[in-house]
Amino acid sequence: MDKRSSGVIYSAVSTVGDDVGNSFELESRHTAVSEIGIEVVEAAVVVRNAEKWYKVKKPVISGLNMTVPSGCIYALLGSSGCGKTSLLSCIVGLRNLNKGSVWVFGEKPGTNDVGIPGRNVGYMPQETSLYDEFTVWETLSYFGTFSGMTKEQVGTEFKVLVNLLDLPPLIRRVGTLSGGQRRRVSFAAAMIHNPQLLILDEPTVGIDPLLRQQIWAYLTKLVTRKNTTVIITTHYIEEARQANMVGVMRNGKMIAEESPQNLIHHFTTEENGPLETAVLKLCKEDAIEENENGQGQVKQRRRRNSRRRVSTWDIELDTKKRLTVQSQEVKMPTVDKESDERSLTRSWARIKALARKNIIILLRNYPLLLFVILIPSIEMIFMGIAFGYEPKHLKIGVVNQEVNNTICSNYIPPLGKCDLSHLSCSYLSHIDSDEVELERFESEQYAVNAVHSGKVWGYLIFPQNFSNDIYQSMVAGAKDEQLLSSRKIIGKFDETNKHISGTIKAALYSALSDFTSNFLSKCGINPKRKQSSLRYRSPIYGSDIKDMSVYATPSMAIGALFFFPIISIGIRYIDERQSGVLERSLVAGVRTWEISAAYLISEFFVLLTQEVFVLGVLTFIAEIKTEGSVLLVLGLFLLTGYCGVSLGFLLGSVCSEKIEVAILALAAFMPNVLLSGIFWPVQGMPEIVQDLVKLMPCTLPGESVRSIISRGWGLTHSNVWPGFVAVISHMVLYLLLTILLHKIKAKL
Ligand SMILES: Nc1ncnc2c1ncn2[C@@H]1O[C@H](COP(=O)(O)OP(=O)(O)OP(=O)(O)O)[C@@H](O)[C@H]1O
Repeated sequence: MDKRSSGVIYSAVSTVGDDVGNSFELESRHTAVSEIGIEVVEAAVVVRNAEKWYKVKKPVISGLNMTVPSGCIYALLGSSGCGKTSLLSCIVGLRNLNKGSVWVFGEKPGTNDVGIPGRNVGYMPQETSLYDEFTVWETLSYFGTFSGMTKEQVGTEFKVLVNLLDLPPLIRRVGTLSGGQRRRVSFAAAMIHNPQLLILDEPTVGIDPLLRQQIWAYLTKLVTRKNTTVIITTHYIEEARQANMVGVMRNGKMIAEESPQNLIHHFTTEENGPLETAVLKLCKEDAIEENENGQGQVKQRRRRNSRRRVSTWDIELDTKKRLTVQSQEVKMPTVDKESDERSLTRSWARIKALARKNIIILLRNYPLLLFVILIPSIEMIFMGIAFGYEPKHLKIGVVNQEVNNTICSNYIPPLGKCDLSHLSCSYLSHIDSDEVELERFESEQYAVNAVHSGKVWGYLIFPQNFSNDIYQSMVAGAKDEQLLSSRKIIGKFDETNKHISGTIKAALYSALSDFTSNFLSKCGINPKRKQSSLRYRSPIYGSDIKDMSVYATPSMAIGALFFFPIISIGIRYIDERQSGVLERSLVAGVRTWEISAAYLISEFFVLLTQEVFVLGVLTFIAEIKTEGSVLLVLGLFLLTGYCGVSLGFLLGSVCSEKIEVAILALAAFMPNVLLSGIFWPVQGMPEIVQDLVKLMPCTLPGESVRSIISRGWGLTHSNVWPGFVAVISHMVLYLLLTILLHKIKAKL
């Protein structure tokens, strides 16, 4: 008989007519025999008929039963991939079983304030799952906060753990620690709040033998002194001898639950032989059974089940949280309920810790900081400098059949004289050379060749008697049809770029208008007589400047402020998920909405910095004057950023890889930027498309921001408030979808 410090003692008794061999009796302070002769086991964790599968319906856990007596060390053994971690994740409430039941302290995880996930469980995942940017102290107080610990309480516990685990100095960054040191900090983080149930997934990997021994000794003390229940997985089978009970899993099934001594006793020839040999023999035996088929297999299984005293039949708890199967009753002790776990005060404390974590990570991760804060602003600077301005120095050819090109090149318009010679040169001199540059050609063929070779965008041809014809039609008032048509300047353009050809034509018309007024007034004719009957006065909103920057840059800012947070949050969220810290926090009692809320709080500072930068770029670099309320613009920018943050969450929850987030964000970026009226007015689209694009997140906010900046309209204007409503609706929709997705995932 082996007396372990846990106080749980298992001893073998003779078999009860079972050809497999043995039956065992559990004697402990958690095991008793009732008056009617039923064995009563006090169990902290009970799993019955468990089935778990992931995406494909091939179970990784199948028909599994498990009984973990309370106040003991339970070592869960099994080959890699047999489903240990999956089982543990269902016990801590990270995942749900597809079939069967789990009870922890008499409750299903996640129900009735059992504190699991939460304060009553400590979970050390297989990976170290810590934030590299945190110091050792920050790590421990981060996880301590989730359990409602004060800084002083964390400090006291730290003093205990630092000696036991030989923890590195408090101020060391986790990212600079060795693998073994990280594992020790991870271990400490799981134990800092003294949970009733401690779940350790391979805690001793990479830790030296001496420290391993210390850890086992500590666990044994913990179990004895505080009645903690410890479930530990390990691939070092021999160290499981120190456990009170060993559960052996194979292919998703529990094939034995015994004390290590009983396993050794029944599966090895030596009294104190290696546990590894016993486990190996047990697994081989199970494999042989599995290979048998038909009825025989079922019989064998039932025999084995009776040996393990685990039933595979449907079991439900009775009203007193007891479970009776054949000759065994499993009692489930209750633990202190965490009635305040869901209170707003506790939530707020967790949100603050999460938000602080986000800010620390950002501030200590310079490339991330650069990406999140500076890049959007730098890109907006480029936008402000370069985007939306009219094209300049566009080259066109001139074929002048009226005068020699050299004469036109040296032409100086005579001051104040009604000069009727070289009017083609006079017209050309009115063309703004900043907008349109002239290249002279001897013949039309040369000009055509220049267009074909891409040197010029088109050309103008002046007829031979251009000056005389102009004089005849404008001054002398000739009405001859042939004359009227012959006096025309002929223009031919490369129309593949409508913006360029449109700009050139506008410049040529403007020059013609100046030339006509100038010529007529010099020749004593009131220019108004020849002016078009359509007159434009100064604009109601905006200016006469032809640049598109006033139109495009504010809505481009909306696009940038929406898309950068998508990528930044999506990638950061996936990073947290992949590192396992997120799952760890969820086991510590954090809820999904609290993670979202913390991001919304910490991103406030990031978004505000971005917005102030962007507004500065619009005002001082793009020189766009805000006619309306600057606060309203900032408010819309902020909401747009938050909308991007929410979509980032959604993508971070949907995708499993960062590259997927980047691809999806890019896929969403193109239609949003191209169709939301930033580059092309929505009015230019078919009506049905106009209605559809208004549903996109940047369309109505883009219209709003233009209306505030360029027209000075307020929030109550029908062009402004829909932008705010749209952006808030999108944000709420994304957040709700994220929470829904997490709920669905938890059920998988
Ligand atoms: N999230 C998941 N999605 C799909 N399959 C998964 C997922 N997690 C685990 N699996 C699969 O389930 C099976 C059991 O994995 P699990 O991690 O539970 O095994 P394990 O016994 O803990 O292995 P190890 O000892 O190597 O940690 C494996 O085949 C694994 O690939």
